[in-house]
Amino acid sequence: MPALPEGLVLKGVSVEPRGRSIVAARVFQPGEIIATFNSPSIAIPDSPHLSTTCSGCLLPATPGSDPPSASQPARAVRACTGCRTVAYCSPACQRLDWATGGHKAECKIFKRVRAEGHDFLPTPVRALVQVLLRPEMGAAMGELEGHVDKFRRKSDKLWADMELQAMAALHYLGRETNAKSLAEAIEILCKSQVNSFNRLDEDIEQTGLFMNPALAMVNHSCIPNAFVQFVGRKAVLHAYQEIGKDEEIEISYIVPDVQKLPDSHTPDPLSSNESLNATVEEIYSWCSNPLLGLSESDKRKQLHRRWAACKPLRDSRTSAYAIEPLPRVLAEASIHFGEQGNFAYSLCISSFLATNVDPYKAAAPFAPQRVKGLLMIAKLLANTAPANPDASTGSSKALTSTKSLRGVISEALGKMDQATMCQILLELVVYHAPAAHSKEWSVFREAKELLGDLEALQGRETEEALVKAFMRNPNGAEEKLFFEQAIIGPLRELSAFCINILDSEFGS
Ligand SMILES: C[S@@+](CC[C@H](N)C(=O)[O-])C[C@H]1O[C@@H](n2cnc3c(N)ncnc32)[C@H](O)[C@@H]1O
Repeated sequence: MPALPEGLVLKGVSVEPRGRSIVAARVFQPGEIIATFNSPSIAIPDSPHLSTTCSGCLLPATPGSDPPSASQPARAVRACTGCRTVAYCSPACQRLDWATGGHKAECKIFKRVRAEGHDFLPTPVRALVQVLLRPEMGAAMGELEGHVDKFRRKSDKLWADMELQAMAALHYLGRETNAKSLAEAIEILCKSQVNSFNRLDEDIEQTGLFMNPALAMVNHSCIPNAFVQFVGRKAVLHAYQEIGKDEEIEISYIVPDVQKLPDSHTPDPLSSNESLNATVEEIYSWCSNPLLGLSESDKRKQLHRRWAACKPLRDSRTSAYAIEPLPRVLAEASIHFGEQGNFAYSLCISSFLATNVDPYKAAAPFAPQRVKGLLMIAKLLANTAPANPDASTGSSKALTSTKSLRGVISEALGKMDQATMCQILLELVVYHAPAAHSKEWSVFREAKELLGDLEALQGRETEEALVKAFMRNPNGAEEKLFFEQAIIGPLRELSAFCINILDSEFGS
């Protein structure tokens, strides 16, 4: 049995359908870290990222893909001198990977892979090689569920792929391929499929594989009470809501991409959710392709098409702004305006996402996408502050006088205390980021740094005292009123411009 961290108990036996489960030995509060899982484990980036990701800390190792900032200085890349395949951003990361990550054993395999003219091993084969090379990993995986027979019955193609992967691993390991070694390798591949996680990095949205035998005991629920975040080589299990003693801990194995609306009872087929669901499925995939890398004019064309394609969602009787791909289109539009230096438009769209979309997608205030959204608004506010007028709005006076949309937004912004709004948002990010992810999260570090800069400003003593009072006692009557007036009201005012912006820029 895998050893479980303190506070967790393994219940049940390995019998289908659910098998064993993990149960809380005490109460966990929302956002609280239930446990950290790191050893023994496998943590690798997907193969295409091998040369751009540090194999030690699993962060981008190419200075070009990781813009330097005060909190994250540029890092030089060092290829492993042995295999020249994996990258490191520091000698410390290299030592870490050799000590805990399995590269010490794997390095000679990569040399053979290179000698045969290949750049890397596919992720499942690399994971299999690591398990076969690391006795502690092999032993820990012994009692994991593999559903080998189910895989064999499921599809001939899947089974043939697994055989090929197993043969490739045995070949590069220099081990004999016979019925026994092949069966053993395939069993590990099956266990890896059932028990490993997609190691999605919250910051860089890079995927990979994470496998830890104890974490693998957590079962799935579509209404989970916990979630997993990946921090370097560790997986951190957080409570999503209060979890009682003896309650089973469950996470969602799936990230729901296409959400379905509940079936409507209305007989009118044009307004029924059935037709909306069909629309969502039809437009989802092409509306989800990132705009990164497209030319400015192609981005605009795409946003135009996507905004039009999302019309049925916008017009639906049940407000559907939180249904993908609409949030994605809004987020892309906000990024697009930010890139263009039109921070005011970007700010209005981000405010709309924070007030009308994100809370419906994730109820917990510490949901990572909500915390990231607040930081984005804080940074945009810093760019639209009166002392630093928005370049794209030109002369705000001239625009105000013609009452163009830009002028009206500029006028609204001129009446807001952006520094205080910014400070409240940064305080909230610093407060929620450890529950969303960790204090190692770049979002936490950046917010802390910006907050320090803001607090160093002279002449804001009263406002600062009000913000601090709110953070100390958010439920106090006066503090609530301050929060409503200083941030909620202004964000609602800015978000009210969002649809007009999209219609005027990308409408027909
Ligand atoms: C990662 S393992 C979880 C630990 C597993 N219960 C065990 O005893 O090894 C995933 C497997 O657990 C079972 N499982 C997990 N969540 C389940 C659920 N909600 N309903 C039914 N079976 C579930 C399925 O057999 C699945 O393939």
